[in-house]
Amino acid sequence: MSAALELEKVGISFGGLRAVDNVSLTVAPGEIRGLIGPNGAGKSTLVNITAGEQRRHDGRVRLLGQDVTGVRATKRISDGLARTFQRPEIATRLTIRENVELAVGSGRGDLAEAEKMLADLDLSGWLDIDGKHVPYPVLKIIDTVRAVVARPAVLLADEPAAGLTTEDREKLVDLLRTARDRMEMTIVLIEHDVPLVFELCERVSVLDSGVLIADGPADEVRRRAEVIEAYLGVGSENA
Ligand SMILES: Nc1ncnc2c1ncn2[C@@H]1O[C@H](COP(=O)(O)OP(=O)(O)OP(=O)(O)O)[C@@H](O)[C@H]1O
Repeated sequence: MSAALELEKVGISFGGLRAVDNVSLTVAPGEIRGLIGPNGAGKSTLVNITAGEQRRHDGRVRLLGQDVTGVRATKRISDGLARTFQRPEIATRLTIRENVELAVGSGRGDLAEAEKMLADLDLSGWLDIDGKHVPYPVLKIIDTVRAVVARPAVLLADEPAAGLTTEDREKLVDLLRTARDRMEMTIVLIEHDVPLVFELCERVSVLDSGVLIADGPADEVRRRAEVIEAYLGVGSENA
C-alpha cells in the first residue's frame, strides 16, 4: 500500500535562511505521526509546503500515492488533505452548529456523525452559541472537530492542543484517536505539547533549524540525546 504522505528532499529558503532543509519522511496510512521541534524549527513551513500553500520549494510531495508537487492547495483538499491552523478558523458570527454544518458540507462527512462526535466529547451544549461567545479552548477543540468531520484522508493538525485546558486536552486525545481508529484517518500532529505527542503517536519526527534530526518509533526518538538537546531552553521539562 502506498504511503499516505511522502516528502522527498523537501527544502525552502527565505532570503538567507534555510527554513527547511532536505527533509524526507513517509507517513503510513492510519498513522498518527508527531512532528515536534523548538520555535522556528520549520514545522509550520513544512505544513504549508505539504498543504500546497507554499509551492515554491525544493523536493517532492506525494499524497496518497500521487505526486502533488506544485499542485494548488484547493486541489490537495479535494484530493483528501486537510489542515488546521494554530488560530481556530471558526466563523465567529455563526453558531457552532452552522460552523460544523459548513465543515461537513465541505467534505465527505455527515451531520449526524458530527453531532454524535460533539456529544461524545460533551460539547453539544455549545451548538447553538455564536462563535464569538465561545471561550478560546472550546473554539480550539471544535476547530479540530470541524476538520475531522469533513473526513479528510490526511489531516495536518497544527498545534491543536495550544491553549487547551487539561479536560479539553483529554477530549483532543479521544477525538484524534477516534479519527484514526474509526475513520481510518492519517494524522500529522504538530505540537509543542511533547507529552501529548508521545501519548498519541507511534512514530515521531523532530525538526531543528529546518533539519530532520530524528525520525522513528516514539520510544526511540524520546531517548535520543539530540532531541532532548533541541528542546533545551524551550522547556526541557517537556523533552
Ligand atoms: N514567509 C516567510 N518569510 C520569511 N521567513 C519565514 C517565513 N515563514 C517562516 N519563516 C522563518 O522560517 C523559520 C521557520 O518558521 P516556522 O514558522 O516554520 O517554524 P515553526 O517550527 O513552525 O515555529 P513555531 O513552533 O514557533 O510555530 C523561522 O525562522 C521563521 O521566521
